[in-house]
Amino acid sequence: MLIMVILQMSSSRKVVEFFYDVVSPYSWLAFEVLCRYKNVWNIDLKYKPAFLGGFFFFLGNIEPGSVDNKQRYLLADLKLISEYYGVPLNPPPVFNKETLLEMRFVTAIAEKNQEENVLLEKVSRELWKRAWQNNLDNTQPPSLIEAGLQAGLSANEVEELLTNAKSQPIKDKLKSVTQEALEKNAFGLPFIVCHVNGKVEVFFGCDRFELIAHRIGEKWAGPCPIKTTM
Ligand SMILES: N[C@@H](CCC(=O)N[C@@H](CS)C(=O)NCC(=O)O)C(=O)O
Repeated sequence: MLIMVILQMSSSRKVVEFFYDVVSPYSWLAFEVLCRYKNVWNIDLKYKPAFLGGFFFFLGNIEPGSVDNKQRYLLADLKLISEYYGVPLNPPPVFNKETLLEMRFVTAIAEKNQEENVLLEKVSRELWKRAWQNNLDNTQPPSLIEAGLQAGLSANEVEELLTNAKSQPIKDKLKSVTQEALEKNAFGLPFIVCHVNGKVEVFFGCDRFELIAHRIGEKWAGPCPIKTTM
């Protein structure tokens, strides 16, 4: 009987794909909300590390931080949402950072642990914390090593992941996930793709959860449905 119930629950699970780049603070806010909801909603959450710089390159889009008015708006908006979502942010003075190696590193972790998200979550969160709370560098290998160790990886594991991050299959994987998002009409991150009854619905931003909940037939109980420690 219990097995039947579990089987029914898993078969009715909605797949939710979360495309993100750790350069994006809005992705971090969405990530923390999804981490809180992944066991509250009946969803199968799939992490999709992508490269935001690739979006700007392919679409000819201007980076948000390079328009003064937008930068001022984003700073005020991020302060408000981070308070509301309970994710403390301390934005760095300069927004635009190169995250290609960083996102290849994250992709290498995602590829190595395809069934197990815990490590991917820990390292992603650590990279966001470094950049968006502590204003630390994430562009150089020593910074990635520090982040990996802090997230609980051993020195050997971090070295191996860093080597993998520079390999062609990982470069290709990051490119293909970025391409996949672009093909689904993404223009920025976070980008959330919900598979509902054979249909695909896409959402841009960390501020779309009320609509997402409505679409997947789940209840939105605000950004903090359960007490969590980050
Ligand atoms: N309103 C969205 C804003 C998200 C956002 O501005 N994301 C940035 C990256 S941090 C982006 O991809 N911007 C592209 C664009 O605005 O075209 C939210 O609340 O999450």
